[in-house]
Amino acid sequence: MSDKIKLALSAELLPDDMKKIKEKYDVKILPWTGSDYLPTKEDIISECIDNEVVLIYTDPMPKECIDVLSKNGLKLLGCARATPNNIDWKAAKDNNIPIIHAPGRNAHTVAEYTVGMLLAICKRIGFSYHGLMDGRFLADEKDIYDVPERKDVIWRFKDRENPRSSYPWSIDVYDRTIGLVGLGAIGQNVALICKGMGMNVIAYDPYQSDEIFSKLDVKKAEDYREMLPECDFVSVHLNVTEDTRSMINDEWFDLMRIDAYFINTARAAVVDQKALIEALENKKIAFAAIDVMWDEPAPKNHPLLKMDNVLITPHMGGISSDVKKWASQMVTDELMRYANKEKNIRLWTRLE
Ligand SMILES: NC(=O)c1ccc[n+]([C@@H]2O[C@H](COP(=O)([O-])OP(=O)(O)OC[C@H]3O[C@@H](n4cnc5c(N)ncnc54)[C@H](O)[C@@H]3O)[C@@H](O)[C@H]2O)c1
Ligand SMILES: O=C(O)[C@H](O)[C@H](O)COP(=O)(O)O
Repeated sequence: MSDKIKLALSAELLPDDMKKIKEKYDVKILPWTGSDYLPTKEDIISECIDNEVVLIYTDPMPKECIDVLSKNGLKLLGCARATPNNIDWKAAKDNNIPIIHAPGRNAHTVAEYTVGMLLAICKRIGFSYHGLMDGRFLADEKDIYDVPERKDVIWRFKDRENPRSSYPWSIDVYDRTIGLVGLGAIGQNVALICKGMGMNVIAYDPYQSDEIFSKLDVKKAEDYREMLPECDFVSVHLNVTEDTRSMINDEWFDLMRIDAYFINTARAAVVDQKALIEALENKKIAFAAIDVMWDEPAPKNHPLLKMDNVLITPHMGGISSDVKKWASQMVTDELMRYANKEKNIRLWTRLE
């Protein structure tokens, strides 16, 4: 009889990782792996029973299954996602089944995307592209949001064809200040990239250690009220909790500068929808770039989809072809630690 640990698997792993795992585990690939089939509770129980470890991706792991599997050999659950919301965490806790996961598996992916959005709006990339497709070489006035009250700070492009008219043109991020709301896995990666571009980075995250702030050379804002007026850009990287739900409200937009750009690649739930719409309609802030909406997909008549000073994408920030690779490496590391009976296994702690 094999002394390998029995593992039932529906997460897709890299061949090299699989090879490593097979040295320690007797692997059973679940029949629905890589397909769109949503397994029933009966499927899950009958296929996973008698396995010590079950590692899934997005398929469900409800209480009924955990209750039965934990009485039939299950000792560890795993999920190749950052936030395994598909596992009934309470049932796992009640049955003393720890959960391994892939924390921050796409943190740098979302960070790259955030900075991509920042650069897209600063350099007017989308607006200029659409202008060009509409037959204009230089963007028309209506394509670009103007801040009449801040002619002093908004650089304007001289149109050689018509020297008396001028257009607000792109701005540089170099030497400008970004305020990060939340300095967790994604916020830290955004800070790193922004520092590399010569930006000043401030962050508001009362729960983050001083060590992380100093390691990244990020200025710590004790109070968001002090940080917001200083920022050219404000980028949100909060996780959703009871405290952060609708946290970015009227007060925040009132404190931001009228030439400030607001970016949200976190979750729409952390922003008060009405407050953001009003802030953009009433030009309390200059621009918004958002990857996440309150209802997804957003209804076609949503006011934000009709505004010139908004760049919206359909929750794309965390999806890149490389993400599965990072997740595979992370969960493989955890499985090897488990097999080697190491103590430093990173377990999922549900924060929401
Ligand atoms: N757009 C996408 O496709 C995409 C992809 C992945 C993650 N996300 C979202 O990005 C967000 C950030 O993810 P993460 O992995 O960096 O999370 P994280 O948990 O690592 O970081 C969140 C940070 O917010 C801080 N925070 C919590 N409450 C706060 C408060 N009241 N005030 C200030 N700071 C507070 C925490 O201390 C933590 O450092 C999450 O909402 C996540 O769902 C979006
Ligand atoms: O917005 C998000 O959080 C993204 O959809 C993200 O990619 C989900 O991450 P997961 O928990 O699936 O790793």
